[in-house]
Parts: sequence; structure tokens; C-alpha cells
Amino acid sequence: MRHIIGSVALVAVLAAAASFIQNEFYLRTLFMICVYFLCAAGMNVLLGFAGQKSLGQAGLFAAGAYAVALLTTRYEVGPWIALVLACAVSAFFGILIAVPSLRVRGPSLAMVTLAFGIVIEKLVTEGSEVFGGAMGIYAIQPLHIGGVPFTMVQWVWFGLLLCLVTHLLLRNLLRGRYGRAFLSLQADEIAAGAVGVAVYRYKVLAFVIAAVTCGLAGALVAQQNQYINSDFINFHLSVFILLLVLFGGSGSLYGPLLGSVTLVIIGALVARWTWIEHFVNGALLLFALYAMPKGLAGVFGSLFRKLGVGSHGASALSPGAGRAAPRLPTRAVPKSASAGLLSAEALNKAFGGVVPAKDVSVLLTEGHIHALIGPNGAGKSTFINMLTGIIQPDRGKVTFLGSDITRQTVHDICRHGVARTFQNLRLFKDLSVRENVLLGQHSRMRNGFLSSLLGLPKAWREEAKALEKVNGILAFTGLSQYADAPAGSLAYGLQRRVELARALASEPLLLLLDEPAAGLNPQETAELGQLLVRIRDEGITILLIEHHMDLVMSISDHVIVLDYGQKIAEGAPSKVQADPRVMEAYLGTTVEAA
Ligand SMILES: Nc1ncnc2c1ncn2[C@@H]1O[C@H](COP(=O)(O)OP(=O)(O)OP(=O)(O)O)[C@@H](O)[C@H]1O
Repeated sequence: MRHIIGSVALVAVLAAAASFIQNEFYLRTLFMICVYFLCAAGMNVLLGFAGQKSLGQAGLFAAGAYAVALLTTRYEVGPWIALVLACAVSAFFGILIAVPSLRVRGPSLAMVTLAFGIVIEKLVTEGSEVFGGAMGIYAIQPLHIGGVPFTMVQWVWFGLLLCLVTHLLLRNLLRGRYGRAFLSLQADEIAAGAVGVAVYRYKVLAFVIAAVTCGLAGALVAQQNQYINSDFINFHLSVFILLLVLFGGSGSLYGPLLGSVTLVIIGALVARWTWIEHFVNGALLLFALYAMPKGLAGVFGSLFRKLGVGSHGASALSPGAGRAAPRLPTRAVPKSASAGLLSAEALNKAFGGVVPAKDVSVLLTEGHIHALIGPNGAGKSTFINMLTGIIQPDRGKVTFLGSDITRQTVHDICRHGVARTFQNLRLFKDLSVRENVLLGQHSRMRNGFLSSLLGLPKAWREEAKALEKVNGILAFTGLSQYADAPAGSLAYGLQRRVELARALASEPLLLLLDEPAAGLNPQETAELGQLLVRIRDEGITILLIEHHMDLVMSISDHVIVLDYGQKIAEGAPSKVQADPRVMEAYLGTTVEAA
């Protein structure tokens, strides 16, 4: 509430101040700050949170601007309705530009979006019949109240109102489940899927948010000028929108505000020397990249921390760590689990000539610790990658609680109740331990997009419930004291435990652990063994890949042995230990020769 009151008060003061300003240039500068804030706020979701680099925002600005232009001049649609429709048109283009992101990443994605921007630029320049080319489209209907067009002061008021609403809505969205999901995409898409984040859906959503705010900004400019032509739409605009975010502070809720205020004012100061404008923007971009990797928001943030202003670390959502009793949230085990929790039937996988899975069949029984062992390269990780949807088997079937999950997506399998850790840690290293574990709760939270965006009580209740469960998991795994530390700053053994806690947070029925003791010292390995037994005792079935034979033999109820992609033995630990084929696989020779 404090933030909302503060934001409303700031906007009210600015709006009141604007009504005393007579100078048209100053009012227009204020209006352009609002316009660019809108562009930057959406771009910040896309770049700063979801980590998707777009160089084609000018195309989305054009979509909004030309949509209102054509709707109000050709089809006589009222200006207010045209403004809403322009947002819808931009959202459509947002989806269009998001499609390549499903296949390409990083610099390649930036190139694709750049191409999109260039295509739109060419379209509006060359398509003079529809878009008017360099001549542009005149007589665009401005917004009005009771038939009287907005005055410049009213444009500023309306711009400020839109900025306030956009800021508050995006703040609601980004500080909860959706913000964490976007950040997880930026950090590691495979890990994001494994904690239940629908990777492609969230990418498209981030593109659509950036498209709608950018299209809205374009529509406002077109309606305020009552004119738009192809000169507005160029590559410099895309770069400028990128610069607003990088200079202000990518990934910060205040970055777009700082970026748009600073850069529009600098732009206004050098406006009389147009030749210098691009040079200044280029220099600022370089300066931001080299000297302020976290932008102005980062600089102010560290300044405030040095001065001891504001709290650092624990968010408003984080009550005292370790308050909850050490227990695990678990979901009820369905009756069908008694017939076997998961069954893999004749799974096959080949990578060219390498065959890491050859007719592997396994039945995992509820409430047991199963161990999957075998020499290096036997196909153990490939096997659990097939169970969790990261690799599709060539043939065979995986059934979990009676449902066929063979071709399901990684996040859907997580939703069913299968969680995992990775052989090579896949933590969200820049996020705190608590945020990592909260991400594990993603698939268990029920607040949708609208309730999160509007900050409805349901969304906050879900957040509070998730936080309570997470505090319980942190206490259970002995991580409470590290809750606010960035996960990447912890010692290796603790990072492994954070990954385990994150998997537990999805309240799994089946936990797949890929070499959880790798890199741990003997003391940590023994503690891990005790922790796994406690997890099993909470009712969670475990499948453990491990090379540590002492650990495997001391805690497992059932051991499965793979060699060259084939199952060569399974049964109780003592039986497997005595199996001649297992000894042969491990010793590389016959028992007699050994
Ligand atoms: N994506 C891939 N492309 C090509 N080959 C692969 C791929 N993934 C695994 N392999 C190969 O399949 C074989 C089995 O690998 P896998 O990682 O499943 O074995 P593992 O039993 O887990 O080994 P380790 O104990 O060393 O982790 C190896 O020869 C590996 O090189």
C-alpha cells in the first residue's frame, strides 16, 4: 500500500505541476517521457526479466501507431476504441515475433527481431498506398472528452495515468509467481521447465507484454500528433528502446522510469543539434554497457545500500526465515500408486551409433528408495532424462500413476508429481535460495495471469501460502540461514542441497536425483544419506543415480544396474552386490579372473 500511495502521490504532484506549465516544449517533453516509459516498462519484462533480446521494438511501435491511424481515418472507428484495438493489433504482432524465440536464442533471436523491425520499416516506407509512405497518414483522430480534443496538458495527464497503471500492474506481476518464472527463463530454460514453468508460454507472454506497451506508446504518439509517417519507424527507435532499459537498469522495477526520464531529458537538451543525437545515444549505450552493467537503478541501489537506506535481501514477501516447523508439504498419494508409481517399458534411445538405452524396463514402487547404478556412460542420466521429458525415447512407454507421460513436456511431467535434480547443477544462481525454492512451488500455485496482474487477494494468498511451505522446506533441509543469500554464492555442497530443496518444493510423488553426492565430502555425503531417508519417510519415492556405493547400499530398498544401455540386474542391495554380471560390469573382467 505504501508503494501505491507513494506512486499515486508522485503522479498527482507531476500532474498538478504540468497544469502550471505554459511552455508547449516542456509539456511535450513530459509527454514523451511517458511514451518512452511505456515502451521501456514492457521491454524490461522481455529483456530484463525473461532475458529475450529484441531489436525490433520499432516494428511494434509502428503496429500501434498505424493501427490507430488506419482505424480512425479509413474505417471511422472512434479514437478511444481505436486505441484499445491498436493494443490488440500490437499483441498479435507480439505473438508473431515470439514464434522464432521458440527455436532460436541469444544473438540469433536478436537478429530475427531485427529483421522483423526492418520488414515493418520497409513496409510502411514502400507501401504508400496503405501507409502513405514518407507522406504518411494525416488527420488521425486525437483522444477527446465529450468531442473536445485533448489539450497538451491533458495528454500529459493521460500519459501519466497510463504510466502509473502500467507500473503498478507490472509490479504486481513481476514480484510474484510470474516474475520468478520470467527470471528462470533467463537463467536456465531446462531447469525452468523442470520446476514446472511452461517455457514457451512464458516467452510468448513476455513478448506480448512488450508488444502491447510499445504499441500503446506508438498509438499515443500518432493520436497526439494526429499524423504518422515512416520517418518515425526506424532502427534507431529500436535501439533507443533497448537503451532506455539498459541505461535505466535492466531487470529493475525502477529502471524504465530512470531510463526514460534521463534519456528523454538529455534528448531534449541536445534537440537543437539533431546530428549529435545518435552520437549521444551511441555513447550512452557504450557507457551503460561498460560502466553500469546494472544501469542507473544499480548505481542508485548500491548508493542507498551504502547509506543504509531501505532494506536489502529479504523482500516484503519474506517473513523471518526458519520460523516454520521442519516438515515437507506433500500431496496425497493416489490409490493407483499401490500398483507401482512409475513404469518404464522397453525404453530405447540411440544417439547415432551410441545406444544409451536398449529395451530398459523398470517398475518404481511407491515409498521406496530406488538406486540406479552402473559404470560411466552406462546410460543412467539418459534414462532419467527420458522419464522427465528432456529427451524423447525412440521407442517405449513411460507410465506414471496410470497416465502415459512418454511424450509429455518437461513442465507437464513436473505437474504430475515428478521432480528432479541435475548431474551438473542447474540452479538459478543470481536468485536467492528462497526464490530458487519458491520457483519449485511454481506448478503448485493456482494464481493465474489476471489475478497476479491485478494483485487480487487470491494472488497474495497463494504467495503467502507458497512462502510458508518454502520456509518449511528450508528448515527441513537445513537451509533457513542461507535463505536470502544468492544461490550461486553458497559452497558447492549447499548448492546441491538448494537444488534438492527446489525439487521438493514441487511437492513431488517421485524424486529423481542425478548424482546428488557428486563433489560432497564424506561428512556431507553421510548427511545427505540421512536427509534422503527422512524424505522417503515423508512418503516421497526416490530414484537415485549414484556412484557412491556406500551411500547406495546403506539407504536403498531396491537397486537397478545399467551397463551399455541395458539393465543387467536389479533387486535388493545385497543381492545386486553379489551378482556376477554387476561385478563384471564394474571390474571390467570376469569374476573368476578378478
Ligand atoms: N545428447 C547426447 N548426444 C549424444 N550422445 C549422448 C547424449 N547424451 C548422452 N550421450 C551419450 O550416451 C552415453 C550415455 O550417457 P549418460 O550420460 O546417460 O551416461 P551415465 O551412465 O549417466 O554416465 P555418467 O555416470 O558418467 O554420468 C554416453 O556415451 C554419452 O556420451
